[in-house]
Amino acid sequence: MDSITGSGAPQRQPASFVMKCGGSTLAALPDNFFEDLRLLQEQGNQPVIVHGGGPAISGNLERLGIETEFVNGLRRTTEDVLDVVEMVLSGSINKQIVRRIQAAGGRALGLSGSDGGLIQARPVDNSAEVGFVGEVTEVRSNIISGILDLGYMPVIAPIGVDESGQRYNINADTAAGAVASFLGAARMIVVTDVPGIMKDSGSGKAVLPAVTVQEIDEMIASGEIYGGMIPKVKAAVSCIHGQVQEVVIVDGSVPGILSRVLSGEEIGTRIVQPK
Ligand SMILES: Nc1ncnc2c1ncn2[C@@H]1O[C@H](COP(=O)(O)OP(=O)(O)O)[C@@H](O)[C@H]1O
Ligand SMILES: CC(=O)N[C@@H](CCC(=O)OP(=O)(O)O)C(=O)O
Repeated sequence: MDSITGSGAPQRQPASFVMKCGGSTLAALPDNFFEDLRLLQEQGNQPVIVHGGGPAISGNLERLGIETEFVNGLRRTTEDVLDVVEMVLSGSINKQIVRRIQAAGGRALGLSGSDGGLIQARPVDNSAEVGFVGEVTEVRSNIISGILDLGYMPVIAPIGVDESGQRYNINADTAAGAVASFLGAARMIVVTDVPGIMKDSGSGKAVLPAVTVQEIDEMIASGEIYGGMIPKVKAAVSCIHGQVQEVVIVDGSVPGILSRVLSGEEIGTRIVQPK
């Protein structure tokens, strides 16, 4: 992606990238994170944001006295749970992110995957167990391109719809990976609450600078990758093909993290296309 200018200094080309922001880190993201996004937008980059909000959904369900549980990382989603998921993701969280980008001087437009039929979905294979949880069948990327052409960064809540109008709760990592694939973005940056994929090397846990698909499979099998990291690596593996060249998992609290990733700095964990 980098090119060399006549002065010898590496010059980064503006790029489109998908940034997934997890619920684990959203509330803690500093103002400088959103200022960095604004700067990237000003420089001609085209960020596309897909967000989660798992902890806020759980908090609201608890307040309403609605039981919630996860089956292999997916929230069991009844019609009552779906109401809360949609309210929290497409309502409060989506608008909070848009407001924070705007407060930093950026241009953002929030929408849910059900708006314009942006994220088309069907029930996951184990829907008898998990209810209204969806997998993505198509992302209408022309809607995203249209918003980018207007000069705004799309901020997308991971709700899907099918042809009959049924809504689905979609894991945010899965939704972000599908958006990156259908859009043909060069990169997906997964912003979370840990500095990358960690592995115990004997002398303590350290961040792996890069992992292969095979290492990911081994780490899932051994239990070294567990919980919320599983949908991230699975989404990464399924979207790194074609134009999506790498997925980078990083900690959102590190100052200037997005610019640093885009400038090629070795930070976080990179998952790259198999050779
Ligand atoms: N090998 C690993 N390295 C780092 N974090 C891991 C690993 N395996 C599991 N995790 C867990 O994954 C979590 C991130 O997933 P999650 O809490 O779902 O975040 P988000 O809300 O950003 O999607 C980390 O906080 C950590 O507890
Ligand atoms: C099906 C499913 O589990 N959907 C997730 C959607 C939100 C999400 O994925 O948020 P994070 O990125 O913060 O985990 C949920 O209901 O919590």
